[in-house]
Amino acid sequence: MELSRISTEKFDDAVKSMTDAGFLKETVEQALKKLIILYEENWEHIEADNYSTLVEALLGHSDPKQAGQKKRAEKNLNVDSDHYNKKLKIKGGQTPRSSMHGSAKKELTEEADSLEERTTGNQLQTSRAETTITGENSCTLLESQDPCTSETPTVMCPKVLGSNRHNGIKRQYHDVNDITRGEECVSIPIVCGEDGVLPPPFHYISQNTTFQDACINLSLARIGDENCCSGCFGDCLAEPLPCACARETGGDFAYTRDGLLKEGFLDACVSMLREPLKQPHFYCKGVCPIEQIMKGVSSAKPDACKGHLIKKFIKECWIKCGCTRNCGNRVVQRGITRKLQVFLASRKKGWGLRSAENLPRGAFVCEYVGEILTNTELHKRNTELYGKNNKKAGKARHTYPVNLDADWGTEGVLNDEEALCLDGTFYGNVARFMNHRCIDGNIIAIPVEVETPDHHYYHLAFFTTREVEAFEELTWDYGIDFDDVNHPVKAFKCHCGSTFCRGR
Ligand SMILES: C[S@@+](CC[C@H](N)C(=O)[O-])C[C@H]1O[C@@H](n2cnc3c(N)ncnc32)[C@H](O)[C@@H]1O
Repeated sequence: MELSRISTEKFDDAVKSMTDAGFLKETVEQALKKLIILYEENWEHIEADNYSTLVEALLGHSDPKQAGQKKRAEKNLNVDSDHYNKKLKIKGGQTPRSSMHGSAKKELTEEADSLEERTTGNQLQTSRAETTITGENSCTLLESQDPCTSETPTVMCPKVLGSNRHNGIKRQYHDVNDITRGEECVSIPIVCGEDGVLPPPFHYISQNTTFQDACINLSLARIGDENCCSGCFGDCLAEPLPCACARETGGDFAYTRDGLLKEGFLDACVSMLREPLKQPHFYCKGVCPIEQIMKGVSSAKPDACKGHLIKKFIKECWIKCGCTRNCGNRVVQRGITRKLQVFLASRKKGWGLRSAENLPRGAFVCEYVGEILTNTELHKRNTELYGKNNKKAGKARHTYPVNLDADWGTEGVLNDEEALCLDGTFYGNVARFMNHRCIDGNIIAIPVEVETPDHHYYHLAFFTTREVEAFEELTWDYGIDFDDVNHPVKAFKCHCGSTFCRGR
């Protein structure tokens, strides 16, 4: 295996850390090579949380001859050895089954195929699902459960919890039965492959949280009568006339009584996405915050604003409104309700998101949740972590931050703390797993105003653009310019497979 200079250095560092902890050099090197292939030399995954993925891979080693080194390393690393020996846990005390049926089997077979694809030759020896989905080293389905109808997640994986000690503090991450660890109203399982490798750790949050300087004024006093429907009662969608909150969407509600986006509203949003040049844009009156941060600390004059697409907003009713929490004009704020799963989408793209149930057109899936940063903070984060002078330069990020720029133009000149973006890299929800697809993704991001009447801050909500079949990957267009060589984060090579692909 040919490694770059940086990778070789990192390889040696990792081997040293693990051998210091008591693992055999040969075993470490072997496991590390597998991870390098699996993560396509993306060291951010491998180094995360003190090499936790590598430690897991090493402790999961089943060769009895390794028992000595495993014990030694557990002692040195101070990890909870019980965890690593945990058997597959099935709700209700049923024993794991090795057989599968229906679409789930097909899906896992396809997944094993994609894993096999990523591990050819003498690399990771992953076998096809039919032959290897057995016992505790496999994803297993309960006998009577149909993945499309079951109320509880049906796909279980061998590692019930990943855990490690970081700076002496025991931290658990990634419950494969529920990556949200109870933060959402639904459980969202991780469907991992036979190798049991989990996504790198991050903090799961279900609500956006401010990183540091972002200024978001959530006071009730700022919501005037014209910005809410305080006179309403019950369900606004049941009333003969749209309430004040519908003003934002052209005097009509964006949602149907079934909680889906109305056809007309969705059609308009989709055509804006697919034909952006035909849509109206606004241009920052003063300095464009994006152009400003691109110049960084240099004294060079920022380029002229390249324009921001004027997007359609949804305004949901909220706590100052007179309607109830069940009002039909409150969809995004109620959170995730669909049966989502995090899964290995493909060798090139990494982890992805899908639904274990069919989704109708216009269904809310989840919102993009992350840290709220000012653009300057994001720029600093990008250049410090991925900039040209950093070892990680040129490496793709695992997540893709989003600019909340849907309405910057209406505010005149924006202060830095008002030009905001969301970053799900360290704190985020399942949206951070949704991969990009150029133009024709089955998901669209729509700005949703909930608790603030101005649009500096809003929720970015994901809805289906069409009917989506169970287990289809959910994808959206990140809106990235693959040709922008000046951007601090190097764009990834796109493997979306769309005929409109602009990043191959
Ligand atoms: C928001 S994350 C999506 C989750 C990611 N796949 C993971 O494993 O954590 C974005 C990253 O996924 C990868 N990615 C997303 N869409 C892709 C695509 N169409 N082609 C190749 N890589 C993609 C890139 O590495 C990108 O930086």
